[in-house]
Amino acid sequence: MLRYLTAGESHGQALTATMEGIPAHVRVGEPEISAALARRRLGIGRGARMKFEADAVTLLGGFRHGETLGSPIAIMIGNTEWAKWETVMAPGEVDPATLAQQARNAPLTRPRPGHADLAGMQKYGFAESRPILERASARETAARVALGTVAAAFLHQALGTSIVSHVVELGGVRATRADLPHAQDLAAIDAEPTRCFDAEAAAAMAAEVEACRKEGDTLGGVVEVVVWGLPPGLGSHIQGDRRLDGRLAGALMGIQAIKGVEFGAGFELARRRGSAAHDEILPTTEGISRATHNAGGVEGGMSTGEVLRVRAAMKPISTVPRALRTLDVSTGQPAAAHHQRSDVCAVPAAGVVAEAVTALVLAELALEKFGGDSVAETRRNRDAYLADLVTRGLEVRQ
Ligand SMILES: Cc1cc2nc3c(=O)[nH]c(=O)nc-3n(C[C@H](O)[C@H](O)[C@H](O)COP(=O)(O)O)c2cc1C
Ligand SMILES: C=C(O[C@@H]1CC(C(=O)O)=C[C@@H](OP(=O)(O)O)[C@H]1O)C(=O)O
Repeated sequence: MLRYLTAGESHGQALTATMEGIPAHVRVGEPEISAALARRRLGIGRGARMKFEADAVTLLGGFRHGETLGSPIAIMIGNTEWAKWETVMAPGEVDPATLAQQARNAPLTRPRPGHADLAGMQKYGFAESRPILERASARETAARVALGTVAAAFLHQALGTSIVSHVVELGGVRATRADLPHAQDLAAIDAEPTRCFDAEAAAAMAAEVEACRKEGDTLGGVVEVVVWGLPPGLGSHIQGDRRLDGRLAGALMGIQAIKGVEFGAGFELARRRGSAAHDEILPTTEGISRATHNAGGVEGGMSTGEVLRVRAAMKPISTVPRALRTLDVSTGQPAAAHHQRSDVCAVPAAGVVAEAVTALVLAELALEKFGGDSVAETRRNRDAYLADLVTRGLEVRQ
């Protein structure tokens, strides 16, 4: 069983992430985690905070000499801006007079439409939104990216799996390039500010982000995660909560601001006839092949052994500079929603987070299928399973 938990506030001292169930001997450590966190900060549309703040990674448990021990993993991501927030976010009691001097502590009584502010204040009994937004903030996704780096390394070393993401739509501009990116394309995708694999569409997306910034507005978009090298049979048809598609959709929807998920041809499949929707099965001398790839690599809640392809739609950033209408909860009167600074769009970053949660779900399903307390044991079990498929003439040609 793989389980994980994150804790920490956006302007707190640090985020922490713990995970239990990752086998021993996964070769991964601080350099890989820091590199993944740096990727999450990149991308067009991010606000000022991404420039002056840094992620300081400390491995607190579960690693030794560059590999995992099989024991619970604990990772701390220190916030280099903590000194400025130490009083406002102090875990202990603070003298009210000292607190009153802190401009940063001005009560946030004008909740932002689209963010967690209002529902959080209603639910948790707060008169301002600071105690809500501190945890609702997608700063938390840094912790999931740290854990996802470990999960992705496990999948790669045990199963040969690689996970790639790219932006397929930004601010209404769609990528039209038909071929899917491979692991070797990831560096080029990361170097492109929109993280789009289609150069022509990328230029139009970038122009739309700049136009939006000038107009004081925000944008959303769609990211696609592509997984190569998955064996068939991860997940199961036998119970709704064991389905790969259900679990992955849940994890992707668990990312702040993600509002929709589709596999393969997705919602478009609902408009087609069955004869034009399903991927016909073709036997070849090198294994089973598919005539098309509409299912996105999942049938019956299980991986088919084809490329896994899933998309997540992100709504526009909620803190709109051209402030939206709200109420001031201290007066009950109409007001403009609070805004200090914000991202214009964070779709490229959301792709990196989507890769991470995909890795976490697939690592969990891989361990359910193959088990293993060490990478070698998981790999042996997977090799035996694939060898059996060959014996039965049921291997998949990807
Ligand atoms: C990587 C990333 C960065 C984000 N940056 C901002 C931001 O700067 N300002 C903002 O208001 N929302 C931002 N968001 C979105 C909020 O976290 C999100 O709108 C909020 O949690 C409410 O979304 P929900 O209704 O899906 O929970 C960001 C989301 C992600 C994934
Ligand atoms: C800090 C991060 O993202 C933050 C996510 C976020 C939100 O509301 O989700 C709001 C912004 O923070 P602030 O309101 O303090 O400017 C982003 O910068 C991060 O991704 O590391």
